[in-house]
Amino acid sequence: NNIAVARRAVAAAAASKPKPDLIVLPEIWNSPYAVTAFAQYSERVPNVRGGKEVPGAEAEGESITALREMAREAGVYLIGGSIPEKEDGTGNIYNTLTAYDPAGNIIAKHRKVHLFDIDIPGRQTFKESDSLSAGNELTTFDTPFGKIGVAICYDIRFPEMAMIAAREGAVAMIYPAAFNTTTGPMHWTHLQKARAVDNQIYVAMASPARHPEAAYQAYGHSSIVDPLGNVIEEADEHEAIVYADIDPELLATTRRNLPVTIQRRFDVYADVSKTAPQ
Ligand SMILES: NC(=O)CCC(=O)C(=O)O
Repeated sequence: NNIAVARRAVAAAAASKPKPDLIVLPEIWNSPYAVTAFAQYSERVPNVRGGKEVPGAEAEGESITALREMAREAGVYLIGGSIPEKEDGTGNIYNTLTAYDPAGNIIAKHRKVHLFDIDIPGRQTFKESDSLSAGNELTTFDTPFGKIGVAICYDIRFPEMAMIAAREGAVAMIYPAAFNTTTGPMHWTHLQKARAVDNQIYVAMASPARHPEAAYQAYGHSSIVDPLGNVIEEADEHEAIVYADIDPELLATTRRNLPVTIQRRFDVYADVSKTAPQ
């Protein structure tokens, strides 16, 4: 099943040399990406405040327990992609990402803020809001190799999220994602390059592989872009693991050579990253 596939992939990535510090899984990896499936595959996800788990009354879902074990067994930070989350009390379903430290503690939880509601006639129609609710918070977490910003798929189209994370000191913005065969070729790489160059950070997107029989044809193409906008590595539509280093020297050189971060003219335009999240 999907948990076994994810477990194997995390173990394989952790076994590579040099051993990675951080591993990322894709969007909605435990369920078909379909509005009619999210409720059935939804699980309880513990809440996180200030980087610490808040104990809940009910047991967590099996994917969450499995992700903890994957992080602990591999001894890595893990961004556990996203799964449909069922909220205690309200019964609302969210598209929710969790991140783990190498001891298996959840250190961040992000509910997709911008739901994927689009209609390109004859090409791609999807309406996450038919069964999902939107999150209301921006999410970063700290690691020994830098602050990491996270968001989910369609969130990448909203530049404010990456901008705010970068202004808070994030070295990378990481998006578990599942674009499709219409919008993927159109925008997948452009969006990563835009977020990377605007903010002088690394940007990564991790996608499920394409399944020929799935109703939603995922684009695949997991990739990582550096702060200059170069694609460091990109998969094709098949199952794959892509690797990259976060190079603090490249971050520093990029910001020194192109000092846009200290040339901003907030006297001419407002600093939108300082606008309080709604
Ligand atoms: N799962 C998603 O949010 C898909 C987003 C997408 O395909 C896009 O073009 O944006």
